[in-house]
Amino acid sequence: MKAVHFGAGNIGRGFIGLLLSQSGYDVIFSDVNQTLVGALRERGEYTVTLAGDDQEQLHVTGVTAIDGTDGDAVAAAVAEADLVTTAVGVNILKHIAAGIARGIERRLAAGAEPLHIIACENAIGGSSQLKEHVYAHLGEEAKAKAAGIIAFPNAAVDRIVPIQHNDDPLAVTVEPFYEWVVDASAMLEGYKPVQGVHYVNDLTPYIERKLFTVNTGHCAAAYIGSSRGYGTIQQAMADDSIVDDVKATLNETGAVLVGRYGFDPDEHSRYIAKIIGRFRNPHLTDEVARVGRSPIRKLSPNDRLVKPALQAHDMGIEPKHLAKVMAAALHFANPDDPEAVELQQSIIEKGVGRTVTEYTSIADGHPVHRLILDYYAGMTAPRS
Ligand SMILES: NC(=O)c1ccc[n+]([C@@H]2O[C@H](COP(=O)([O-])OP(=O)(O)OC[C@H]3O[C@@H](n4cnc5c(N)ncnc54)[C@H](O)[C@@H]3O)[C@@H](O)[C@H]2O)c1
Ligand SMILES: O=P(O)(O)OC[C@@H](O)[C@@H](O)[C@H](O)[C@H](O)CO
Repeated sequence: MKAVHFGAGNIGRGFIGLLLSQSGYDVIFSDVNQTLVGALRERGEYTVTLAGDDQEQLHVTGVTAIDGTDGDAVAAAVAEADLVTTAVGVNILKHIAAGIARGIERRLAAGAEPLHIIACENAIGGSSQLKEHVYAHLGEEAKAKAAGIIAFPNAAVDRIVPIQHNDDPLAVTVEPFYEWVVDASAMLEGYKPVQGVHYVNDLTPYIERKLFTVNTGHCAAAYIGSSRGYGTIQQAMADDSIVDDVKATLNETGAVLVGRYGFDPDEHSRYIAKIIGRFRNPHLTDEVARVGRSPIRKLSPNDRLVKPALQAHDMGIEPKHLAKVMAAALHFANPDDPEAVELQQSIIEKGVGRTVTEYTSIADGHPVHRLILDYYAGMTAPRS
């Protein structure tokens, strides 16, 4: 069995490629990073280290790579794949869509074997977004033929994998915990399960619980940590006042999640406690620059801050701590992060009020808009 996985980065090698390989797939990574592509082709294997007390090592074999900028190679790989997955970043999905569409056209011409295409990104409806991008490259006839044969099940993926600073470009250290949940209702009949994947008929509670707990809490630690001058999540989480902020933020999203999906409150509290323990993992060094990356994406209406804040407001809960995290995100100034640069420029040119409205879609005068501005005014810019 062959799997094509787009993105040989941290989650690609440290999580998705690992599980696919353990499930018996030969994994072909597609990436635009020529160092990674060259090393994967040359060596055909790499090592994943689990960041626990015993530093267990897992050897991933039977892997190779293609150059993601080589459209023919990408189309040929997709045409022959038994499974396609991605972990490139949700904003990159549009850039891989043309190659996937060409691969689908080749499959359809050759007799149309069924195919699942699963985006493993931190977003609600990642695979659905990818499908839209792919379909934009297909004609009406191909789209009609693809219906019922090419499926795009949505997924939620959870494993903390920091930016790697190893001499070996393929070595990757990951936290031991993982969770990969896939929407079974969108899988084609007779699908072969991937080992370690949890298939569920309603993904929404799973993706929202993950995004609005793991990722909301993570960016709370990153943005508030950054505003206090901390460089890593581990440093930020050693500051009790930041832990209090993270917990209070997760109590707001927790009230929303328990209210909307009927999660058991005690079980949800244990879920939060476990996540806070994961953020503190002493065997990892996770930079606030990574966890806070792309603040425009993180402040967008369907993401980890705005969506639960507005849901909380609608339920009569004042989302004070979510607003505080958003205010800290507006102070997140990283010259190496194009979205942070754009956000800071917008604040300078248009003011913070208009910037909030433009990027979050929260109207001027809305109580949550006012809360964000109040916190922003009371916060100092991060120490350099
Ligand atoms: N790192 C984590 O802890 C983690 C956990 C869960 C989910 N995620 C999600 O997984 C995705 C990837 O995150 P990451 O941390 O692995 O990032 P990363 O930057 O380490 O990996 C992304 C990879 O995609 C490659 N890429 C970029 N453009 C490409 C293209 N056009 N074609 C093929 N490859 C391309 C990059 O070269 C890079 O190797 C993101 O959506 C992220 O939110 C990350
Ligand atoms: O990948 P992002 O930028 O959406 O979010 C940064 C981190 O919160 C994220 O990568 C987590 O480490 C991960 O989602 C844990 O499962």
